[in-house]
Amino acid sequence: MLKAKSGKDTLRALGAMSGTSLDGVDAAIVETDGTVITGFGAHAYRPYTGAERQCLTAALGQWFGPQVEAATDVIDAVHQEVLSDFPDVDLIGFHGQTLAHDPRGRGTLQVGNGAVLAQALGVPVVSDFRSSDVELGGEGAPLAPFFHFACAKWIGAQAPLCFLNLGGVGNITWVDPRQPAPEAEGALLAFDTGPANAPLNDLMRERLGLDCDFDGSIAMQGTVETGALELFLAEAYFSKIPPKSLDRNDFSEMIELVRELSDADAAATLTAMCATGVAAGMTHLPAPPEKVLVTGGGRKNPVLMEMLRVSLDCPVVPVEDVGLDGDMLEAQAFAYLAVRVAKGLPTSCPSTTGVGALVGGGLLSQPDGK
Ligand SMILES: Nc1ncnc2c1ncn2[C@@H]1O[C@H](COP(=O)(O)OP(=O)(O)OP(=O)(O)O)[C@@H](O)[C@H]1O
Ligand SMILES: CC(=O)N[C@H]1[C@@H]2OC[C@@H](O2)[C@@H](O)[C@@H]1O[C@H](C)C(=O)O
Repeated sequence: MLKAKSGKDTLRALGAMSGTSLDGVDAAIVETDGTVITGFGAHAYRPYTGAERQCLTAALGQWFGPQVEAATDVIDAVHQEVLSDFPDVDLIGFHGQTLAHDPRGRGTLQVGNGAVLAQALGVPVVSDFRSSDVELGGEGAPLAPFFHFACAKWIGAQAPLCFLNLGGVGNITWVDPRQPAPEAEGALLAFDTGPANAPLNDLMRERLGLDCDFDGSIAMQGTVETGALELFLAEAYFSKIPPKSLDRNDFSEMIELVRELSDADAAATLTAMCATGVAAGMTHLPAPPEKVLVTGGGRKNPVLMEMLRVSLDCPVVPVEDVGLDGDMLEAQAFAYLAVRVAKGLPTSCPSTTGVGALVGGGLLSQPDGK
């Protein structure tokens, strides 16, 4: 059993996430015994350079070969750089970068070498969080729900609520904080809601050379094309019963639905598609949530937030409203999950990934290679 440097049961874990938006690496400290969060600590963000992002983008959708190797080198080098700045760390949770995700087919691939990182930083590292869940028949995603359960306890929630993460892909976790543990029957339901920012970012880059529709300034000037929205909603994914998950580019053909529209109308319509996917997802929840706490970069887009407020039947607020950090929640999740893996606790269950049993997914690498 991994021991904290302090000798206590609580570990100081550092989590790192490179998400589907390919914007950079988030890193954050969480103090936890693997069940209860006792504190949040320092954090950092390192954006990718243009060349690094190009290298990662070129490898998306690939399972092996020189582009995957080049992407792995970028992930390893940038993580070593970012994570070496944190002192007194007991354990690292290294998500790496998802390059391909096909849980019912070829599996799931997160690149980033945990053993190399452990050796370079002299700290035990948990990596490859998703593979064992997929091998046991699960979706391998989303994995943040067990952490969301701990967050719900940490904020003192007394009624079911949702965490909605709007990164490249959207994912929602319905949590009943009255349950004793995340794996308890009725404690969690989680799934990917649909595409979030990825198609909009791709459109902005393709047409305007921008990284994203910053503050929704383009969509704000446009009108939603309802015909395109209806075609999008007719996709079988939205009526599929969860758990279910997506790859970043599963909906990349969405851009075709807005191809003929002006920049503003296309941006408004892609933004509406994200909100509509979430609204469709709400119909699958076991009970209405008290509120939806929004995390991830999409919460900074006022057009998207307004569309969500109009479409959902409950308050929709950024996670900052309850004292959490929406830029760091995913990095914190992998810090928390790393401690669970090190302590032999589960990180997913039937209601979060559809896996048949409880799974504690992740590979623990020691700095001495043992
Ligand atoms: N001010 C803003 N206005 C509009 N959109 C924004 C703003 N800030 C961030 N975003 C969007 O949020 C995205 C980044 O979100 P986030 O960091 O949550 O993604 P991620 O962690 O890569 O994704 P995932 O959760 O899918 O792994 C950006 O690419 C952009 O599309
Ligand atoms: C396969 C994969 O990397 N999935 C990511 C992606 O990004 C958002 C959504 O799709 C979610 O399912 C997941 O990430 C979050 C952190 C999760 O596992 O909870």
